Amino acid sequence: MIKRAALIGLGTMGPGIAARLSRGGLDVAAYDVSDVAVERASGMLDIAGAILDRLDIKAPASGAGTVRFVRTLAETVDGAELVIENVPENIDIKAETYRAIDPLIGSSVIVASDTSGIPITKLQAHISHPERLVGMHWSNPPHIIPMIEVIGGEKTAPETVATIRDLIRSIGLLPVVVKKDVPGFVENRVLYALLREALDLVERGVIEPEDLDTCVSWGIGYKVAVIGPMALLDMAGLDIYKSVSSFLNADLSNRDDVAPMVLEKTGLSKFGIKSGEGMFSYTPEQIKALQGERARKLVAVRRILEGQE
Ligand SMILES: NC(=O)C1=CN([C@@H]2O[C@H](COP(=O)(O)OP(=O)(O)OC[C@H]3O[C@@H](n4cnc5c(N)ncnc54)[C@H](O)[C@@H]3O)[C@@H](O)[C@H]2O)C=CC1
Ligand SMILES: Cc1ncc(C(=O)O)c(C(=O)O)c1O
Repeated sequence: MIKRAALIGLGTMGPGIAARLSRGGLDVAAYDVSDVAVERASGMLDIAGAILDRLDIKAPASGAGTVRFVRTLAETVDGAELVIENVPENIDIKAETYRAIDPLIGSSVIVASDTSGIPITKLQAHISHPERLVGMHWSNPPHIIPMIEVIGGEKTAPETVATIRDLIRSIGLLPVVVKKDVPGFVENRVLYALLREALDLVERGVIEPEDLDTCVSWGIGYKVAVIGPMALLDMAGLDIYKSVSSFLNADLSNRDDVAPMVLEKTGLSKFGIKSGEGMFSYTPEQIKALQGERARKLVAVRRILEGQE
């Protein structure tokens, strides 16, 4: 079983991934090109650790599991059996990272990408042992959401997929193996179908952004956490779905470009919480309060869904 992991990229996802892996007993060497990101990540570890405590996720009795921040790629991958690439969602940056680690790692080391949806087959063109490259797609916030997608590309060895699936399971998380390397895999195909329609409804003035969130969170979201889409079809009745989808599907958004509202906001550097403004505006105090409140609620819901409370 894998015991030593290297984590490259400590932005939004990195600190939570490091915290969760180390709580699972892995020794993690963590690296980022940005000193600011390393500083922030080191502060986030304690916060993530406190949330893992509230989730009652215990470290192994042996006391194994550490996070060590290191300053070079060579130190990061030294002795690692698994390298998790968690750099920005840009194929050139990811390819450059694979080229940089290639001479530093042995042929038995697994390289897992946390890409949100770049096909693994495309990434495999940039590494010399493609059979050892696999998608390991965490969901944000990664120390709280237990599901991780595992995706093999055309050249990924079945044993590589099995090793990552077993590792995820062994540390108490929920692997879902995606059988075809489609863009966006499964989670983001479903999420982006929802987001495309949601943005379209707001852009067309059908609903205010706040009301859209109330509708989805308290209508669909709350329900789907308990009853997945396939089970929901059976609950509603396939006859109902047949009738509604026969007229509704043709009216749903099918735009194949980025929504104008998103282009406009990103053009003004309005990225959301990370810049203080996006769909909504946030003061630093509100961001802190929101993050705490969301973590508390996600922990409470997860404990209920797991039957712990
Ligand atoms: N943000 C999200 O909700 C999710 C993101 N992902 C995926 O995870 C990956 C990382 O995403 P985020 O954490 O959101 O990105 P981010 O942009 O917040 O962080 C990326 C980090 O990588 C660092 N970096 C850039 N080039 C580097 C290099 N050559 N070597 C080492 N570090 C480097 C940056 O300094 C930055 O700290 C992406 O592929 C993304 O699509 C997956 C699940 C959810
Ligand atoms: C907007 C958005 N995009 C991608 C992802 C991802 O899973 O890669 C997420 C997420 O919540 O994890 C997301 O919210």
